[in-house]
Amino acid sequence: MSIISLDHIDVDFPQKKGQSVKAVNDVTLHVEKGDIYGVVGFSGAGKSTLVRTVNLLQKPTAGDIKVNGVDFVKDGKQVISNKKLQLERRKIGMIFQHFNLLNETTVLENVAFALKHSKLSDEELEKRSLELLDLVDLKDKANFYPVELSGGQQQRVAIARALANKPDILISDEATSALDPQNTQQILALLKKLNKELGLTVILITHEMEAVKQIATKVAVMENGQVIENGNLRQIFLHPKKELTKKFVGGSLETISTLESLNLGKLGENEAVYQLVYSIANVTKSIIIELYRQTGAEASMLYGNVELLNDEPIGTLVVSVKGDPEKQKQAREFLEKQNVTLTRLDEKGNLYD
Ligand SMILES: Nc1ncnc2c1ncn2[C@@H]1O[C@H](COP(=O)(O)OP(=O)(O)OP(=O)(O)O)[C@@H](O)[C@H]1O
Repeated sequence: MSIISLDHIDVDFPQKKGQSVKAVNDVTLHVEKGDIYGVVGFSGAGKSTLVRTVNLLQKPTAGDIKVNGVDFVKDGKQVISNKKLQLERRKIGMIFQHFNLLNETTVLENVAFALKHSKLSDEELEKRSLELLDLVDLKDKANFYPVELSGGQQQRVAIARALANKPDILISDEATSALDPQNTQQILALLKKLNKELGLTVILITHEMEAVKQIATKVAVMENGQVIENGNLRQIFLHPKKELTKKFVGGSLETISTLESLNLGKLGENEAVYQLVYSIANVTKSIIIELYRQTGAEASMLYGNVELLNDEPIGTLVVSVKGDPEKQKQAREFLEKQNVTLTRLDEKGNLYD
């Protein structure tokens, strides 16, 4: 059973003169317990609006929402009482780009604040808050003020606070977007650790595909309020269908900048450029050498890269294949039979049409 079920969600924002903006348009997304679900897309795609419906910080205009086995919304109508919703929300932690800490209080008090509704004694409250700070490796900073900490440390305090009520779900809304690469790494590693050790289900909203590649198990790509493609990260990475997905996940953004700088000029009919994306474990022979052996077509490498996709090495290779039209045809047939995702590109690295 899914821990989060969003079915046919619409979110309309009314505008002036009776018009409205459809920020989320008929989105269905199911998150399983233990997933780290990346939600990616450019700014304005509707990621935050969609994910804020999970705890009803944003009410949908239409659709069904069920979280942790409890119906929140049916046919666009809230079916959970506000009182019960308040309790259910405690099982859904949230962290944000700008940490949202209370700057006048210490790190310890920031964490304890999330437990103010509990009946813990002052002593127990301090003990529990210190345990939470220990979990994010910041016990020694308990009496510091947020401004005395680095951005990454402040985000860890925010994570400790978000975990105070032992949530099953953690929503991370661009939590690493304001951080430098090193702090980003630390936060991603921490989220992965919490997912593994506590069984925490994580929703990771981001426009940075790198973050998703590192820790997500599943990914949804959003554009214009819709999820245009979603599924297992590996599947989406190796076999992207939509153009935007190819741009986001297939290493194509780097390919494009490399090809642009190479300035190849218009390709003739005796030349074609291909991008090959593959799991290193599945491809043992050199594709370029085999291509030449079997078809006589010569390929030269324009770009090559190996990156880790949730710890699995994935290769991206861009080659230019030279040969007359008959050889080109044979080369294409050969490449299509390999265990690779083949995408034909134009001289600028965009999809060939
Ligand atoms: N409260 C609101 N009132 C009116 N329009 C809104 C409101 N909130 C969001 N929108 C619009 O809905 C669309 C989706 O916004 P949303 O913030 O969900 O996108 P996003 O993918 O999370 O992008 P970003 O990363 O920039 O936040 C945008 O066109 C935005 O302008």
